[in-house]
Amino acid sequence: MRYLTAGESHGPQLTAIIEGVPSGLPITAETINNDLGRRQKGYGRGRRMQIEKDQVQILGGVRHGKSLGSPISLVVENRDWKHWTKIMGAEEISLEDEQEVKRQISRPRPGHADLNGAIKYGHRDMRNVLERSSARETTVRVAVGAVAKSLLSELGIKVVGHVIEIGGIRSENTNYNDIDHLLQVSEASPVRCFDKCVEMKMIEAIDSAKENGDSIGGIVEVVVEGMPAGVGSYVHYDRKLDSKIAAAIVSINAFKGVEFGIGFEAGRKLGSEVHDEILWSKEQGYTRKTNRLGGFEGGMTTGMPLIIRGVMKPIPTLYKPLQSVDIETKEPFSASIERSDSCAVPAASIVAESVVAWEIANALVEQFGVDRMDLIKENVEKMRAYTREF
Ligand SMILES: Cc1cc2nc3c(=O)[nH]c(=O)nc-3n(C[C@H](O)[C@H](O)[C@H](O)COP(=O)(O)O)c2cc1C
Ligand SMILES: C=C(O[C@@H]1CC(C(=O)O)=C[C@@H](OP(=O)(O)O)[C@H]1O)C(=O)O
Repeated sequence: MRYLTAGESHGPQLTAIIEGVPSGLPITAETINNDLGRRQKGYGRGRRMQIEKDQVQILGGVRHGKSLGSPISLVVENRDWKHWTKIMGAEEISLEDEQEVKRQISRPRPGHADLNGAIKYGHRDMRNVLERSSARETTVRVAVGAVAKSLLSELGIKVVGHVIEIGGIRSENTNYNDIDHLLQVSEASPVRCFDKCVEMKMIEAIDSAKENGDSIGGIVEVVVEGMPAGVGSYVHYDRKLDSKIAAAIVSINAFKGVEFGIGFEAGRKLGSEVHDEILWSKEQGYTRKTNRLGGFEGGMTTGMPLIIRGVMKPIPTLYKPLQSVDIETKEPFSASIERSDSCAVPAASIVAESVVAWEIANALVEQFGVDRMDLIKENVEKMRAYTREF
């Protein structure tokens, strides 16, 4: 499967076209809208989230609630668009408006795509960069992820994204054994954190950053339950599933690193403290005593839950801006200020959930791949039975 997205942050809409989704997969606007709503929640967001109420339109590839096997077209309209038609050049402007509307963004924000994007594409007005580098695009990536999650749900696979750290405040309490409980608790939390003990401290850290005109980042975790063993491959570098997931996480705006299981901690421990001992029982087949490697060995799933973490740097737009340069005059200036979130880590945990869902759904379709959902289901079940006996 593959997909493309298009659309600017303050343009009329965002679009995704997904190709290669097997036929017979239940897809409803309701399921997709549920995830779009989850992405919009989360403490620390700016005013834009009060304007938008993201709703998908399914414009192709689905009939009577099921995929046809043809490309699926998804659209989410930007409600804010109506305030931006002049600035985006879609409406005639009066002479009085001209100065304001044509005001160029010329003082790049450190940490955003402004300066490098402007150099690369030759834009003097950095709005031409920010419109597409904005994480507004993650809206339709979540819509695509919701389609992937529908596919995974048909195969009994669950994916949950939640927050484990904000501004250095770390949750030490999670629940890998009951993913439904993990979902339920983090869903009810304003910062999407399972650990009630640190939730308030995280909120205070966000408030304090915001009051100081600053921003704050954190760490999200995605847990996947129900993956059969042996998905992905060790035979070639570009078929390793952990590497595809790593790329997907770092593709999320502001994400700077990934770890699996105990992650970087593995570099500080002995082999005997890291590797997961192998067990077998008639009921469960092969399992592991521990899951420190987060469900991957050799670029393939082990059958244990997948545990994936991503680190999000603080938001680049600061209301107390850092030093920058005006690209027209070359003089030092404070960076430009755009309307902004102070913390988007809770929202980003839903984006992480979505991109992971996409990568594993894609790997399953590739491996058990036929064009029909019913046959994929049969193949995955056969693989599970075979693995138990192996
Ligand atoms: C959900 C989400 C919301 C974001 N909101 C903002 C924002 O309001 N202001 C901002 O400057 N950056 C925001 N970012 C981060 C920028 O989009 C990101 O830093 C920028 O595209 C540059 O890319 P890079 O940080 O990956 O290098 C957000 C990111 C995510 C995932
Ligand atoms: C619109 C979204 O996030 C935006 C991501 C973003 C950025 O620079 O990445 C900047 C802000 O845009 P605006 O200036 O229009 O408020 C965020 O609101 C969204 O997540 O749907």
